[in-house]
Amino acid sequence: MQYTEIMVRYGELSTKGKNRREFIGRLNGNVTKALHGFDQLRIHPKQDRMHIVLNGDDGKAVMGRLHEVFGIENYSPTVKVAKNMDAVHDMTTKIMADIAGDEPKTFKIETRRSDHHFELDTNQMNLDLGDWVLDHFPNLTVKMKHPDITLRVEVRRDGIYLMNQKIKGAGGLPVGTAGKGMLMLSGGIDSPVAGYLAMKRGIDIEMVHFFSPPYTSDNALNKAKELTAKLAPYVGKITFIQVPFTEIQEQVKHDVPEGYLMTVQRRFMLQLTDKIRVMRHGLAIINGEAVGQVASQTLESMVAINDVTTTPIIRPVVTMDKTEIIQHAKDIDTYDLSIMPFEDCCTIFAPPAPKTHPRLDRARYYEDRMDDVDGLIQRSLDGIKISEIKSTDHFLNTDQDVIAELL
Ligand SMILES: Nc1ncnc2c1ncn2[C@@H]1O[C@H](COP(=O)(O)OP(=O)(O)OP(=O)(O)O)[C@@H](O)[C@H]1O
Repeated sequence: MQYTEIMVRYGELSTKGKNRREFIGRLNGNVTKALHGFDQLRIHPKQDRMHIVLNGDDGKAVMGRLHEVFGIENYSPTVKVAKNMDAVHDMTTKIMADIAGDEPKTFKIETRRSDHHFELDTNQMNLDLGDWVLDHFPNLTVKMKHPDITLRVEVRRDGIYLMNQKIKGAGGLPVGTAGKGMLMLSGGIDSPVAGYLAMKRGIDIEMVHFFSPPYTSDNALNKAKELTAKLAPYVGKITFIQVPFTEIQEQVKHDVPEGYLMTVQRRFMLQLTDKIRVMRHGLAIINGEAVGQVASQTLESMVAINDVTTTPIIRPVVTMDKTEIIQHAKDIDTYDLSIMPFEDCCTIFAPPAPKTHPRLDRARYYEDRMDDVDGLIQRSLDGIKISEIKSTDHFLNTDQDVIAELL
């Protein structure tokens, strides 16, 4: 079927009252970015729908991209015909021939009319097309509730639009409508999922990744970049900020008792992320913590780490079971990458028995006792590197045989 447009229905957007215009504008920008490279199509964002007029561009390929844009509830590939019943009958036959098959099936016609001057009103159109289909497709019968096929017909001023599919979109809110947040991205399973969920709620994310050469390899850094590329289709491109953490980790290891190594390291990570957030004009920090998963994620641990900032910390996976997080990771295709066993900066300096219930006063005390905390933080900030990552970028050879050899 040669579709002429894709009709896009907005998600929660419709309920947002006075913010509506800003939301539609942002969605328009995001759709435009997602459809970059399709030169013929034109995007018309209207109050209640968005019309993507294809002008010959490939409808299937366009829908593939739309599928990753948050703020879209559903969309329908649509054919526009001239405003006369011969043209409507003709197209109805074509569409039905495409989908009816030979088995007995049920159908209904659902007409909407915004042009009230058209010769048939909504009811007459439903009856006329219903009869037409019954006459031409003997295996079809009418059913009003839950039919197998629903042919939607929209009579508008500039033409008549026919569609028979409503494809579920990504849902959520257009990325950017909720402002910007810094995602603390490790190479693990949880933080990419947290990033996806934050974007789904309209947060524009920038990645902050701590790495510790020579204790961590280029592969570990490239894995975090590759994960970023996996999340990029939802926004076009994502800023990746790599933060050198070696000196801090060595110093913490030297100065802090083993039980508090992890807590104090995490306090440094959070302080640095918060400073980067200010530099980048972010409003929040997002991480992949889930209550009780590991030693660093007990509530006591969160208290002792969170102490370094009052910035909102969003933890999208905080109450999920590991199995639920893994399912999300599989759905967004980050799982296979996440389980590649490259060393992470935290695991390398992880004590064998970190305190699962660290005390806040102790954590503060051990950190205060360290020399030149400000200098450590400043040198790390001086060493950050910022790059833009697109979905087409690759940083890692993901061929399993090659990986096996590297390990
Ligand atoms: N190297 C890192 N760079 C940036 N953020 C990190 C790094 N390591 C950990 N984090 C942040 O701290 C959170 C908790 O990390 P931790 O290793 O304790 O838990 P995790 O459950 O294994 O998380 P993940 O699966 O995301 O690695 C991570 O989800 C991430 O947001």
